[in-house]
Amino acid sequence: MADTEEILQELLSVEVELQDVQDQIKIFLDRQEKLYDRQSELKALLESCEVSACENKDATTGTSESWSGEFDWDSRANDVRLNVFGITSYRANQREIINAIMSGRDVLVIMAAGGGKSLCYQLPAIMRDGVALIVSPLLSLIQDQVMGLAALGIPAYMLTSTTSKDNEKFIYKALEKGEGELKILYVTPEKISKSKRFMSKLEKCYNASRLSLISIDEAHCCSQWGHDFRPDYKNLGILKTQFPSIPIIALTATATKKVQLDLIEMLRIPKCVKFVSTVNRPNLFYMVREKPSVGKMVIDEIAEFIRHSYSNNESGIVYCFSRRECEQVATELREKGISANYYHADMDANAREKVHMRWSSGKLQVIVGTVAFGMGINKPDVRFVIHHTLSKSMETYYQESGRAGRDGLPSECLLYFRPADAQRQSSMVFYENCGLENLYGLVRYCQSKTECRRSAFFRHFAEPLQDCNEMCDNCSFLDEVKETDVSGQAKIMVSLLQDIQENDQRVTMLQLVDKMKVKNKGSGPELKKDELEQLVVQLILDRVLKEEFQHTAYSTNAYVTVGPLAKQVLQGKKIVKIVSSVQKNSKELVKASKRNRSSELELKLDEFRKELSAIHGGIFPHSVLSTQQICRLSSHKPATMKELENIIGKLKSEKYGSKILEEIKRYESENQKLDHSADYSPEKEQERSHAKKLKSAKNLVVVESSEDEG
Ligand SMILES: Nc1ncnc2c1ncn2[C@@H]1O[C@H](COP(=O)(O)OP(=O)(O)OP(=O)(O)O)[C@@H](O)[C@H]1O
Ligand SMILES: [Mg+2]
Repeated sequence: MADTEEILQELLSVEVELQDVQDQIKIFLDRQEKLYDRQSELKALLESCEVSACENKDATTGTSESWSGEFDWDSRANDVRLNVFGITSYRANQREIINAIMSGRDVLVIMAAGGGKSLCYQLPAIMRDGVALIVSPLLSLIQDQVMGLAALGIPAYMLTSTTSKDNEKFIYKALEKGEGELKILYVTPEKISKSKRFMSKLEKCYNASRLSLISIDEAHCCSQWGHDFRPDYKNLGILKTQFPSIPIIALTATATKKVQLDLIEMLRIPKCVKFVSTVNRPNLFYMVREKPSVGKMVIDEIAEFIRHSYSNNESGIVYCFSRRECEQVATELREKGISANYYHADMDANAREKVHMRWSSGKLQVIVGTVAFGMGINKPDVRFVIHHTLSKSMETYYQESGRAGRDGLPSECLLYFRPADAQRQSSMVFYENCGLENLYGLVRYCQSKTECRRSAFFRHFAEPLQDCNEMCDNCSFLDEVKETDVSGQAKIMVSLLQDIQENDQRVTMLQLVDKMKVKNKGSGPELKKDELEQLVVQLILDRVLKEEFQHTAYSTNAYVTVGPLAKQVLQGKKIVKIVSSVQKNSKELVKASKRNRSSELELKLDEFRKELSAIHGGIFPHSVLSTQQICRLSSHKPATMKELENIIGKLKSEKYGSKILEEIKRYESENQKLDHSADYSPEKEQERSHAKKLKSAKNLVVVESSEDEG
């Protein structure tokens, strides 16, 4: 008997020890996993450093692969750039890409949203003899581009399901016989893969040496590894096979290394010249706000932000989690006097298109959309993107927020975060490959009160760090940050959860927080509800807790359970801290906003471009004059046609020049009258000097943004 007792005793202690070893193995495995992650991040970083060092070397040694030197077409290209497109200088890599294409090479371009990819193929398309074929995935994108080019007097057409019979005839004739003026032809990928007739006309065009170049826009759609995969893009490899001597330019805003390799293989362009630009969007100001738990307060804040910072009807987007939420937020914003409407996949295509058009032409200020409001957005002057709920990953947040400021002017990206939203998202993404991991990446970004938001993007995309220039909340507001050791509360939380699980029960995050509030009463410093929510999320990120999901007929519920590293907290081996900051309220947020208000002349020119767009019909205001051109006009105030041409080019000067000069002259003389007016009052003087100050601040911004174009 005694022997059995001894054996039992030892068995028990061995089991306890085994459990301990297993716990330690878990800890080591976790550490190993983190180290593997970091290892691959560092390897990717090293690779990109080596590639850019190599590219720099090429560029400076002037080898045959240097695209920044002098070329025969330089002065013609400069002429088309300024006088047709009205663009005063190139942005990073544009000139080099144009030179490579003009030299007949295949090119792969990875350039952030709004980097100016269109110019890279439109300019060579105008300069090279023959017709350029552009493949683009969406009808709305194609329509925007064709409209914009038509406004510049460039013979551009599209061949899609909406093309009239007459236009189709004209296009086929131009391809087959070289009759009529056709310089740029846009098609969707389906035309290449499904229309034999079109391909045979294209063949004839090629045989007569009248095909100038082929451009594949939004090329990431070729790869299954990228987002927005389009099966018809897979067949585009046929273009190189059938037209081997024509240069192909493939362009996309984001492509991981894997997607890049995939593109090169699928499009059969192994010898292409690759241009990879930074993911950095220096003109975007990133910020995260704690989202009040009362829905109405969030809307109050958003409305206040828009009213104060964007009182001149500047365009914006508000992204919401669900269709119902879109409708609700749009209605509530309207009740607060903001011109807003919703956009989601449940609406019929006509209603959606109508909202989109009203917004693109500046008649509607804010679109409240789900992620369905995506790739087709071509509006360059979106000044703010607000996330009412966080996105599902760093990558999607980068893309969605990146729809702001495509014209390079200062714009803001504001994300409202609260832990309960993270749980709403997690029950949507947990079944996706790496869905939870990707979501937690963005949750970390949101929870951080100290790390530069830009650095988080650089790390995510494995790119060397760059200066933020105080263009994010954590780098510029310097909120007061307070760290609190909450290891005690974490321990209570874990054991509370263990008790619940032992009783075969489950809790959601909110139920857990409620239980904690009761349990924690009177025992040490009390945490507020939102601090407790923050603690739960942090413990999930640290794998002390984990999320589990249960399906019902109508939804998926997310529960919180004990995670692999819970023991560490129970045994006091892990210190848990939460960071809180004394956040500025919305009024201070508005004041801290980096954006400069538009000057009076800018507002007048903005009105003027809207009027012209309405008169001409079929042209968006930004195609008449870009916001950047308006800024330059208002800071330089040209008085003669020659001066005007130097800013917006000959073509636009011929079209709108006299009216623009008239507008500027009228403004100048009104201003002079004001300056000399007899009814001088201190208030007016203050108003004017305020306007002047803002104007000079804006000039500064123009200089900054033209630097990045250099
Ligand atoms: N060198 C330049 N200087 C000033 N503005 C420019 C320049 N190049 C392009 N732009 C303007 O920048 C805006 C964005 O350009 P574009 O549409 O080509 O971007 P993109 O790289 O294709 O972006 P996306 O990935 O979102 O499609 C347009 O309004 C365009 O006129
Ligand atoms: Mg584009």
